[in-house]
This record gives sequence, structure tokens and C-alpha cells, in this order.
Amino acid sequence: MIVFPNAKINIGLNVVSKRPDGYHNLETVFYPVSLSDALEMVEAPKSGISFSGTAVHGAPEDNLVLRAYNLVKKDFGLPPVHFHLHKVIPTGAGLGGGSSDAAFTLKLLNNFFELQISVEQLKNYAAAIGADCPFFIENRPAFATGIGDVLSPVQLDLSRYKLLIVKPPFGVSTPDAYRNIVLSVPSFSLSKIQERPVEEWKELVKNDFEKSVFKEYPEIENIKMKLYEMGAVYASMSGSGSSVFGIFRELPVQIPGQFPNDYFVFS
Ligand SMILES: C[C@](O)(CO)[C@H](O)COP(=O)(O)OP(=O)(O)OC[C@H]1O[C@@H](n2ccc(N)nc2=O)[C@H](O)[C@@H]1O
Ligand SMILES: Nc1ncnc2c1ncn2[C@@H]1O[C@H](COP(=O)(O)OP(=O)(O)OP(=O)(O)O)[C@@H](O)[C@H]1O
Repeated sequence: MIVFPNAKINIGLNVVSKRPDGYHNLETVFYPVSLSDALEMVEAPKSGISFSGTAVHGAPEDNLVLRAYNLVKKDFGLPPVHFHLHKVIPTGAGLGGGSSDAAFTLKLLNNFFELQISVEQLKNYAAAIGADCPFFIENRPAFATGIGDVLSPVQLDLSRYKLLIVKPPFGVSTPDAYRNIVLSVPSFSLSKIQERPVEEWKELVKNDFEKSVFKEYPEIENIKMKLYEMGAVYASMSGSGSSVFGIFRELPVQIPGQFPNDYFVFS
């Protein structure tokens, strides 16, 4: 069975408080995008994972795909399986690629082995893996609070716009970004985002990570400015970076030529 775990972008991100467990409460809008990995699972004599595509760091047994499999196996005694992960979504990019792989693994196991796990229980498994992970279970535009795990759907449809995602040749560590965050009191609640046209977002919708991350990596701010110069209606860093997305009415021509060769450009 093959599935295609997709990336997300964060439209706005307000980090509102630090919790006693070290995590942060936030407000964000998750929006699924079509940039995707490919994940295949077959039954095999021994469990494992192989890779192709862009490099995935870390030991295979630490991969979030195997962590998701082991979590479900504990409760359901699954047979051994082999996964092949073709990685396309860059890591350290704020695009949630690893979280999506894990969430799609949970859904894949549920479907393949007919485990009858409810959506709520799938979200609980996902929350045990990472804060971004529960969103990818239902994978639809959602306003998120808590640590990113309390989700309510928003009627947000950007399909008449074009999206351009630019990833510089380096990533940003999520734990480091949270360590350096400056907390904010949101002046606009992202739960109301669908009521405001994209044309107004530039003034209303902020990502709190930008301040500290731009200071350390001015190149990321340059990408954002470039996207506005290219005619973006709205541009922002996604999550804790390092990728930046631009929302356009029409995509500018010759996009890759606008950025150096070692930048990934996805449209
Ligand atoms: C930046 C975002 O991508 C925005 O969607 C997410 O908040 C990050 O989610 P994630 O990568 O799934 O995060 P996890 O793997 O659960 O946590 C990585 C680290 O980020 C920090 N972390 C994460 C989420 C959160 N709400 N508060 C935090 O402080 C914690 O230090 C944690 O150890
Ligand atoms: N399946 C996987 N794909 C990518 N990275 C994985 C995976 N499993 C574990 N990891 C580890 O997780 C780290 C973060 O990867 P991820 O793709 O979630 O990027 P991110 O940009 O930090 O996402 P986020 O938006 O959640 O902050 C990687 O550096 C890698 O060591």
C-alpha cells in the first residue's frame, strides 16, 4: 500500500505562553499543501525502513514512521512490515514533513490491517508523536490551539491562488526556535481568518518566530521580501522556518531564476 504524506504551512502563528512542561501554547492555522513524500508499506519477515529522495537525518529506528508503527503495534500486535520512504518534503523547513509521515503511517496501518481505530484515537496516537502530528489525521484547514493539537476546522480555500514555497539551503531547529521565542498577545484571533480577505493578511497575520529567526538568519527575511517584490499578496515564514511561502494571484514567470541554485523552490 502506498500513501502520499503531504506538507503543511502555518498561516499565522502566535506563541502565547510557556507551559510548565516546557512546551508552548500557540494559535495557528494549519493549511495542507500538495508537496508530498511517498510512503510504501509491505508485509515482510522483519520490520524496517529504507529511504530514497532527499536525506533524512537520524537513525532509522528513530524515524517517526517506525515510531508510529511501534506505538500501534503495542496495542494491536501487528505483524512485521517494511516501509520505503521517498522523501521530498525538506526537513527543518517548518513544513511538518516528519509529522505527516507519522500521521499517514497511523492511517495506513488502520486501513491496511482494518484496526477500526477511531479518528479521535488516531489523533491521540499522533499527539504522542509530535505537536504537529494530529493535524495530519484529518488533514484539512484547521485553527489550532494548545500545543497545536486542539483543532477546529476553518472554511479556508486558497485554491484560486498560487502558492510558492522557498526553502533556503539550511534548516532551522524547532526546539532552538522555541527557546528564542518572544511571546505575544495576539491582536487578531486567527480563528477569524476566513472572514478576512487574503489581501488584508499582510497587516493582520503574523508569525511570532519571524522576529528571532530573521535576526539569526537574515537570508530568510530576504526570501520573504523577495516574494513580496515578486507580487505576493501575502508572504510568511512557515512554522519555525526555514521555508517561506508566498500566496500569489498568478505565479511570476521564471521562478527558479529568482533564487540561487541551492534554494528549493516548490510551486
Ligand atoms: C513550529 C510548529 O511546526 C508549528 O506548527 C510546531 O509547533 C512544531 O511542532 P513539532 O515539530 O511537531 O514539535 P515536537 O516534535 O512536538 O516538539 C519539538 C520541540 O519543540 C518545542 N515545542 C513544540 C511545540 C510547542 N507547541 N511548543 C514547544 O515548545 C519543544 O521544545 C519540543 O521539544
Ligand atoms: N519521516 C521523517 N521525515 C523527516 N524527518 C524525520 C522523520 N522522522 C524523524 N525525523 C527527524 O525529525 C527532524 C525534523 O523533521 P521534520 O520533517 O518534521 O521537519 P520540521 O521542519 O522540523 O517540521 P515542523 O514543521 O514539524 O517543525 C529531522 O531532522 C529528522 O531528524
